[in-house]
Amino acid sequence: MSNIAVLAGDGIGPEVMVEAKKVLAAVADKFQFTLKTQDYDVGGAAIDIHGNALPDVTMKGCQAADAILFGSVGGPKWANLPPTEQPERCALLGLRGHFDLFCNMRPATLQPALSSLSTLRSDISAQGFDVLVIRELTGDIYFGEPKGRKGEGDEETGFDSMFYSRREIKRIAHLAFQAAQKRNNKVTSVDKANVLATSQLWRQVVEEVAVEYPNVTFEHLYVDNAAMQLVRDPNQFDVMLCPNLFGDILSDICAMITGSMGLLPSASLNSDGFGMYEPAGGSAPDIAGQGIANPIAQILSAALMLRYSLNQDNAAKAIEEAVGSALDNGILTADLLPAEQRSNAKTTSEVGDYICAQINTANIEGA
Ligand SMILES: NC(=O)c1ccc[n+]([C@@H]2O[C@H](COP(=O)([O-])OP(=O)(O)OC[C@H]3O[C@@H](n4cnc5c(N)ncnc54)[C@H](O)[C@@H]3O)[C@@H](O)[C@H]2O)c1
Ligand SMILES: CC(C)[C@H](C(=O)O)[C@@H](O)C(=O)O
Ligand SMILES: [Mg+2]
Repeated sequence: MSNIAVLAGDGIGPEVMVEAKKVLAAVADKFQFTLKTQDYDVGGAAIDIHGNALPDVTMKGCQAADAILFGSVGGPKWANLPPTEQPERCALLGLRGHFDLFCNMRPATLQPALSSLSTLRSDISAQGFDVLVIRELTGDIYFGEPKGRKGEGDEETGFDSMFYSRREIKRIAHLAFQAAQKRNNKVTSVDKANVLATSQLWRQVVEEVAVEYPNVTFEHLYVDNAAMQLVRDPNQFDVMLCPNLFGDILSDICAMITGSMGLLPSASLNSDGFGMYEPAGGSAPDIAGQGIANPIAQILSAALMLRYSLNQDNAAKAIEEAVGSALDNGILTADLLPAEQRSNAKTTSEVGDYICAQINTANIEGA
């Protein structure tokens, strides 16, 4: 039996998590395995109850679990707290740092047949899009010290430190090349080596690692060019290897190329294979509480959890196929529809129900 710590968090987090749990129950039933999920408070919701975005009981629950399924944290109510107490820094970065979840994978796929979902022009999106962003997640300017503020008046300064060690770059670069070998054999490494010392080291180390993978096509791009190329010709990419900050930004672009922030899942893994799984998007305060959020990123994150942490690849595939069928058949939340068609949008729970029904009725190998 597998134990999952479920941390739904804030805003749309709890709404989309209900659907992911329904889908997990559907595949567990279909494929005859047992999953025990246990809910824990996290983020702003935990601040309101426990006075802390990452309470001890939540951390202990995560430590005892086989994997963490995470929703999203943060929102205007907690945005003015001291930085170290904010939900994003304390809970999300706290968990990533504590478990050393250095490898963040964000697979963004747009089937040519679904090109109308993309926010790119149809002649560009119709070529399809299939990119795996491999984002280093525990280094860079996110975790570098010192960071803070000092001084007063016009002389007050805010400062962050950007660091990368050779060890950190090497381990993520190897994973990117290995991932490319299982895909389309191309790695694009993203940096800002024309300005940043960290990026100069990044470029040098990635080049050294690339030599060990002679069959993988390899290139460097500066991050500004990478952002431009993604919207100019997204189909040219396979694996995009990114430092923490650039990967954060480029993965949001990838999400929109596939249609919505609400579609992009992620897996964050450490070197022991322990993982936390979460949508790439956030708590979406602008739509929270209305039952209209897209649950697919959360559901696909649960599928990644089944694949990478629970060794249930068939169940993961069944979820991915059911999601594909929802998109194919126009079972779409409002974020995937043009303004004039939003009155036909499905609700969060209608999309979740459709995906569960597809799983229940599918004739699936291994089930
Ligand atoms: N993993 C996380 O917990 C995480 C990730 C990103 C942002 N955040 C936090 O979330 C809060 C809001 O941040 P933001 O507004 O910059 O980014 P966001 O990703 O929450 O929202 C950006 C836009 O995308 C839309 N969107 C996102 N997810 C969606 C979904 N599932 N369905 C439909 N639309 C969706 C939102 O409605 C909004 O218009 C902030 O506090 C931020 O720090 C948390
Ligand atoms: C909320 C924030 C700290 C987080 C990040 O920047 O990593 C988010 O944007 C993400 O993409 O997971
Ligand atoms: Mg982000």
